[in-house]
Amino acid sequence: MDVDLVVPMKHPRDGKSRLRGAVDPARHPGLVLALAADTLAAVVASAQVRRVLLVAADPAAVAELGELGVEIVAEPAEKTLNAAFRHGAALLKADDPGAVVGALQADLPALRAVDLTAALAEAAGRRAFVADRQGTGTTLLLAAAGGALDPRFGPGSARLHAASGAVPLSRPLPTLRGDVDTPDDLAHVRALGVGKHTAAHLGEPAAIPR
Ligand SMILES: Nc1nc2c(ncn2[C@@H]2O[C@H](COP(=O)(O)OP(=O)(O)OP(=O)(O)O)[C@@H](O)[C@H]2O)c(=O)[nH]1
Ligand SMILES: C=C(OP(=O)(O)O)C(=O)O
Repeated sequence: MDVDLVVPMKHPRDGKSRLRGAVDPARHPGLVLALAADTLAAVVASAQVRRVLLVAADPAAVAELGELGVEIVAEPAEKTLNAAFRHGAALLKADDPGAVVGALQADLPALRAVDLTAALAEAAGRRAFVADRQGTGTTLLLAAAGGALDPRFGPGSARLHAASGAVPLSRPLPTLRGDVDTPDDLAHVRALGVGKHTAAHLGEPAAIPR
């Protein structure tokens, strides 16, 4: 099953405020971009991912991510996370009404294509989601083929996605559950092994060969 993914991003200067202090403040936007670059590199390396649409608060500020093979569009007038996801999903479905659309967070620097592939296999065409490692947030929401995404991201989104009928995926998927909101999360993904962009930013060897 091929999937078209929507990935949202604030301006890197504004995003990941809970992570502030993990690196020197002047290097915070670079870290946010590096986390996204490693996420997107894994996504475009996944054979089942057909298109990746980055919905950005400021497309110019994330333009360098286009080099990874993703499309970048501006967020809509309603500047919220779920509006960004809905906007991206609508653009993708306008091109292919039968598409399987997914919503993915941009802060998964340890992501490996094998976990994304395993999630798609377990979802098997159903509307489904992957909770973060704490079990409260959501890292990936998949629509059913041709179905609505109906994103309910934000605090407690795992519970909200389950309540809206999405199937919680139960495979381990460690690299897909490792979102980075806090310095503790950053330590966790460093132990899992991050991609080359985050590794370079942190001054350590990359664990993922791409
Ligand atoms: N385009 C767009 N992206 C958003 C918006 N809100 C959040 N995002 C992105 O969605 C992803 C998940 O959001 P969070 O994990 O809460 O990240 P965040 O809001 O940057 O982090 P905090 O400031 O620590 O809450 C991040 O990649 C954000 O940049 C929004 O209003 N518009
Ligand atoms: C917006 C969310 O992300 P986070 O928990 O990373 O803030 C979410 O999980 O729905």
